[in-house]
Amino acid sequence: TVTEHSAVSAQERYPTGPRLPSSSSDDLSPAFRSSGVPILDAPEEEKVHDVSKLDPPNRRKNKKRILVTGGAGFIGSHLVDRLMDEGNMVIVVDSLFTGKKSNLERHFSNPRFEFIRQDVIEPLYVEVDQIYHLACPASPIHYKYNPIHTLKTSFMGTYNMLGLAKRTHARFLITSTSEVYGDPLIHPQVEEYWGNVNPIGERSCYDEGKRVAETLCYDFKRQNGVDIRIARIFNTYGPRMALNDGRVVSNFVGQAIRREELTVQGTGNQTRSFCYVSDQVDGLIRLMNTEDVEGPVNIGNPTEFTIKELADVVKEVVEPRVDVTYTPLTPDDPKQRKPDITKAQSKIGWNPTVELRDGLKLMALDFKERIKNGDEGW
Ligand SMILES: O=c1ccn([C@@H]2O[C@H](COP(=O)(O)OP(=O)(O)O[C@H]3OC[C@@H](O)[C@H](O)[C@H]3O)[C@@H](O)[C@H]2O)c(=O)[nH]1
Repeated sequence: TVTEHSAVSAQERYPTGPRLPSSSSDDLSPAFRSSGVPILDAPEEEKVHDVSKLDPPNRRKNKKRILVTGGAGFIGSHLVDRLMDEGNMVIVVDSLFTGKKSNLERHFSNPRFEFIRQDVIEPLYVEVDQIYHLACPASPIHYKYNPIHTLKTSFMGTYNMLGLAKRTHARFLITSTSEVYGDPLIHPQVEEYWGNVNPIGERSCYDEGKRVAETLCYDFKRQNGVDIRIARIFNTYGPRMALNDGRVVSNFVGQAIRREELTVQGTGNQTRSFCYVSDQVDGLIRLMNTEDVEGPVNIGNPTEFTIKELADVVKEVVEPRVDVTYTPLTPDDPKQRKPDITKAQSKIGWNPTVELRDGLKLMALDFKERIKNGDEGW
């Protein structure tokens, strides 16, 4: 029963809340007194309609609704495989500019999977718990093809997806890039390094686009409290890279299988560090699901190779009977690149595990099959 005493203390507790009957409990109808229904409304703060405090309908316990932008692409589709295997509901948004529906073929009949063909420069209205924002052309030949669209993708695409994260209270992870370090003046690259980027060059649409995307993430975090994660991805390779992708590993592996010359650009003394795609995806998932990670995190394999050395490894693993030819270097090509992964190791417990030779063998199997089947582009 409700006593005068409890009514007074509740009134004090909720001074701006609903008015309570000022009379004693004797004034309440007998029906109310015996019903046990509390006479207090919920306190004001609990009345606010905050979806993040509710259990959404249509959802399996402990499984998440996850949006992957760029999910039909190379890294995106491997990420989708992992998230689907874990039993989550996955929505992929992809414009198919560089992604391929065939990368997701195995999931199309699964009721937990949904594909939306849409460019992220258009707003999107879905309800999700996590957003992996990968959508953006990543190969230099693709991002330079329509640089204005690349910039729109990085700015407007990230803006739209951060707006979605803000509305739905979803955690948001963006795949940024080692290219934010530009042609780096410190080596290996640590996350604290601000980079050496040409703001008006041919690569700037990607480098500066990703830099402003990182800025947007931090402004949504500071201004709106959006829970963000930034992965700075270093060169990644593996099965499902497009055969016409134009990046060095896919070019060399495709050329070796077709017995064409391997096209080394410049002197071949520039360096890169190559991360196998399953390691990369593992790093992204760990970063997304670790609490309280402050600032960007490098995800890449720190074993560094010159491009000439890479050509030698591809010859050894895929096809020794090919030659190397030298072609001109593209403008602003970074001279050296290697991630410092101390932060990934200590904050998210991540370490790459796949050696270049092993990864190349797996990639060559996939490329051989696709070349045999004539599956070279879309
Ligand atoms: O056929 C080729 C292609 C490329 N290269 C050289 O190989 C190096 C790597 O070039 P890639 O095109 O593979 O990739 P880049 O390292 O220049 O850029 C990449 O950086 C990291 C990611 O964010 C992106 O995937 C991409 O922008 C460059 O020095 C390039 O000149 C060749 O020698 N031959």
